[in-house]
Amino acid sequence: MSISVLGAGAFGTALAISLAQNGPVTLWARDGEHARQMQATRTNARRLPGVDLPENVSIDADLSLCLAADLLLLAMPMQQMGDFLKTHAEKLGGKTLVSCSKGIDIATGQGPTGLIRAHCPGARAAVLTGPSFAADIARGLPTALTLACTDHSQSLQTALSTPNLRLYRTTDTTGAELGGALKNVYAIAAGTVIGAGLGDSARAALMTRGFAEMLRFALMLGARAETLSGLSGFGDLVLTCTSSQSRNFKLGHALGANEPFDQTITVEGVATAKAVSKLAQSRDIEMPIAAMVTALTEQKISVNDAVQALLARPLKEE
Ligand SMILES: NC(=O)C1=CN([C@@H]2O[C@H](COP(=O)(O)OP(=O)(O)OC[C@H]3O[C@@H](n4cnc5c(N)ncnc54)[C@H](OP(=O)(O)O)[C@@H]3O)[C@@H](O)[C@H]2O)C=CC1
Ligand SMILES: O=C(CO)COP(=O)(O)O
Repeated sequence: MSISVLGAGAFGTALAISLAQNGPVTLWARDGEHARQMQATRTNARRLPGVDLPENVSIDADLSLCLAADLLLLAMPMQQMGDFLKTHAEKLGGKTLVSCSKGIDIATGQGPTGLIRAHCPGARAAVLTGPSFAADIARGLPTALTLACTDHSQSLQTALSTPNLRLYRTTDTTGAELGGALKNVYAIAAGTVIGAGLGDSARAALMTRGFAEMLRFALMLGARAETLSGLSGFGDLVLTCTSSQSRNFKLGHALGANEPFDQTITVEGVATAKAVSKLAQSRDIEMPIAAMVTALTEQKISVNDAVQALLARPLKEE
């Protein structure tokens, strides 16, 4: 099965490196100069410095060549995916499209599979998600992910598993994509708690109540509870809320510590918090932590006021 990875960011590059253990992989960079640099240096200095690109990875800026592959991995920021699918809908029609992005599209309230269905109804949609930092995958460290596809495809699972990248499959695409999207919102909150010096106990409380929000929201949207308890939900929540490698955690930490943060860094949880809060409000789903993350990132509330507001909520059953 020929594979192209569309998006030469940290994650797309890491996946291409891992999949190159199975056979040739093409990595598409939208920027010709970036592609030339990677071809010349055999490394992605812009997005994943310090890791060599194996021979089996070829880099191309010509999208039409890359689209000839059987299997296309979408590895771009979530808020860019809708436009990408719309622009190239005709060529993506009969393909298997595996979204590797984590988030909810703010314009439509859809996750990746909803966008694929809307723009490329003839394509087969899958989701690859779970606890994994690009740098870990690229270095060949052991990683386990969830592969979600409604048709339960074992051949897809085999094609995307490598000796150190172990995939578990599910048909619950809704649960898998919502787990990956929502955990970023709570990683921002966890980072804020630690940055503000509120302690590990407060972080544990926040992660647990955040998980309750994730479950409540995802079940209302048709997900299965066991998916949220798996790698793509609980697993990724644990990773991103406890690691300073996470960009979402780092943004939260900067907010909590009142320090500057580089706005060019991809932090999916900011847009997703907004999208989730809007959806939760329209469906009457209680998501107080997500609402606070939205207000914090929009600078509508101070960290101290957000914490006080959460602590002052009426006492309730767990
Ligand atoms: N990094 C990680 O550890 C992980 C990331 N993910 C997910 O992967 C997705 C991508 O993140 P990541 O790779 O880290 O992000 P990066 O910030 O490293 O890179 C983003 C990449 O997307 C490209 N890009 C931006 N806009 C478009 C567009 N319109 N069309 C095509 N390509 C575009 C950028 O190109 P350019 O360089 O030209 O700007 C860049 O190469 C996110 O949803 C993230 O949550 C999932 C698991 C782990
Ligand atoms: O999704 C990730 C780990 O599973 C990467 O997290 P960040 O986007 O917060 O760096």
